[in-house]
Amino acid sequence: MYPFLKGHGTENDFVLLPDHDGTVHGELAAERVRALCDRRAGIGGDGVLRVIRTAAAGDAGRGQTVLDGGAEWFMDYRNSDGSVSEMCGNGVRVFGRHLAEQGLVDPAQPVPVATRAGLKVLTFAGGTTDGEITVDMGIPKVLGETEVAVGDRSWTALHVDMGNPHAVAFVDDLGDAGPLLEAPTHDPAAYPAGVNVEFVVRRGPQHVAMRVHERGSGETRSCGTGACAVMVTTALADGAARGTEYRIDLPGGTLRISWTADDRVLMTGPAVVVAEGTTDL
Ligand SMILES: N[C@@H](CCC[C@H](N)C(=O)O)C(=O)O
Repeated sequence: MYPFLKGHGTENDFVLLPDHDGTVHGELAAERVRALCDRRAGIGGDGVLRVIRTAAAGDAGRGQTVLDGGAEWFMDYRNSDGSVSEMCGNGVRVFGRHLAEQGLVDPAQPVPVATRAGLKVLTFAGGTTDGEITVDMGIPKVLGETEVAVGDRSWTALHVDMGNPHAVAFVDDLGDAGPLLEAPTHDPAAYPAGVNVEFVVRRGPQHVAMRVHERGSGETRSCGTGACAVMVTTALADGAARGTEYRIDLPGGTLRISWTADDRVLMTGPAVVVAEGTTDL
């Protein structure tokens, strides 16, 4: 038996696995991740967040204690199909919430978290464990136009890298992409390791709504990195001044995102831990 917790950020849900010194799960097999994320036979989740000290994370932590100025904790994120991703925007807020609730970090101070996409710094509203969390998601890379398709419908999309890959397509209606039971088709040359695809409609000034099909997890109720990619795409389309805040509605809730004058994307939203226990999965 080993400990787990369950949490979500705007209903993008995760199984958290405390493994502070890397002695509980070893390499963390893909089969175990799939079993934990199974919504009928397991705990259920869009992904797994292993909570491990950067010093214990080996190559996965990429020596970020040295490179990034001392993040004690590494977010080892896995998609529900067992695949590894570089980054999870909702996950990193849930990860920070857990660390704060357990007294492992001080929410009155900025909290650095190492990820495969580099260091992310979390700020807790009011300096307390229970408010919204803002994440400095770093500098987006805008990599040009591409195309995505579902069945016989296709859309021009913008390739935005938020540490992980995204294709953002404006659609007339969020229903246009259909039930999204299969991954949208995409250009494998642009996305050799797969892609997260966002479908977006406008709701008002600085206000959009989106759906997402996530690489490795299927359609989810929210994607933090995806919402950031959507914000960047919309701000570019609007010619918005840096610092303008956008409201991004997702099926599971709302995120507030801005793109600063020094080119960094800041994402603010909720995160909760809802259960904890032990499992032998
Ligand atoms: N839901 C996440 C993104 C998780 C990783 C993604 N599926 C990928 O493979 O890149 C988020 O909130 O950012």
